[in-house]
Amino acid sequence: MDAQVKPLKPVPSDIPVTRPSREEAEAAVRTLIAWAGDNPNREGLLETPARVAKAYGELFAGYDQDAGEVLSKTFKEVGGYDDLVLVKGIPFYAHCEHHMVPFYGQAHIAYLPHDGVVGLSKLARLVEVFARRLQTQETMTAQIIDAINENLGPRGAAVLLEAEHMCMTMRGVKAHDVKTVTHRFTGVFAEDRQEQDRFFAMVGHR
Ligand SMILES: Nc1nc2c(ncn2[C@@H]2O[C@H](COP(=O)(O)OP(=O)(O)OP(=O)(O)O)[C@@H](O)[C@H]2O)c(=O)[nH]1
Ligand SMILES: [Zn+2]
Repeated sequence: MDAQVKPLKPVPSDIPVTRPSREEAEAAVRTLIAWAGDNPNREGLLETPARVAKAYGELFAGYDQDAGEVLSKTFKEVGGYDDLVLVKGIPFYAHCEHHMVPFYGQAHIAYLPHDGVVGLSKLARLVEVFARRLQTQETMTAQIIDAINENLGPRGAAVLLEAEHMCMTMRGVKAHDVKTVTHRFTGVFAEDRQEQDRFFAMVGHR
């Protein structure tokens, strides 16, 4: 995010949001530091608002990225291979939209190619597009599989996310070592129980 004021993509409620200036973002961080009970003018915190604004550019980079662009290039020369492609254990760090606290874990993505395959790294990049936003794990799961279907038109797709939500571990209910698992199947995976079992077995969820 730079100092330039630029419009954000419409939020789900379709209320257009204008991005504040860098100065406004830094002032908001100073307010939160004071709200936490510290003095934003003490030496150790003087540069913190600037660092936080810069870090947000990285942590929330997904708002400036487009899933369609990430999946735009496919390869057709794969020796006729048309069976399941699974990329498992893709690490991700997201922030929950309720508390703006991290949740993190792994994504497993599989699809049955229809007309060519996508570069494997692009599936990890796709996860980043949606993880680097304010999220719920359910929304993120749905967004990933929707993007795969819209852009690759596979015979089937499967996405499973397992994550630890820090808003549940370091605050609130303080339930440690709790993992949340979400998954979604489309196409052949939704219709065929055996394909689901094969996917679960391959990602280690029996
Ligand atoms: N379904 C879903 N819930 C989430 C996710 N991330 C956080 N939450 C939950 O969102 C809920 C928000 O509940 P609220 O009662 O509005 O807020 P709260 O008082 O801070 O809730 P507690 O966390 O129970 O203290 C909590 O139950 C969180 O565990 C997510 O990705 N998916
Ligand atoms: Zn939360």
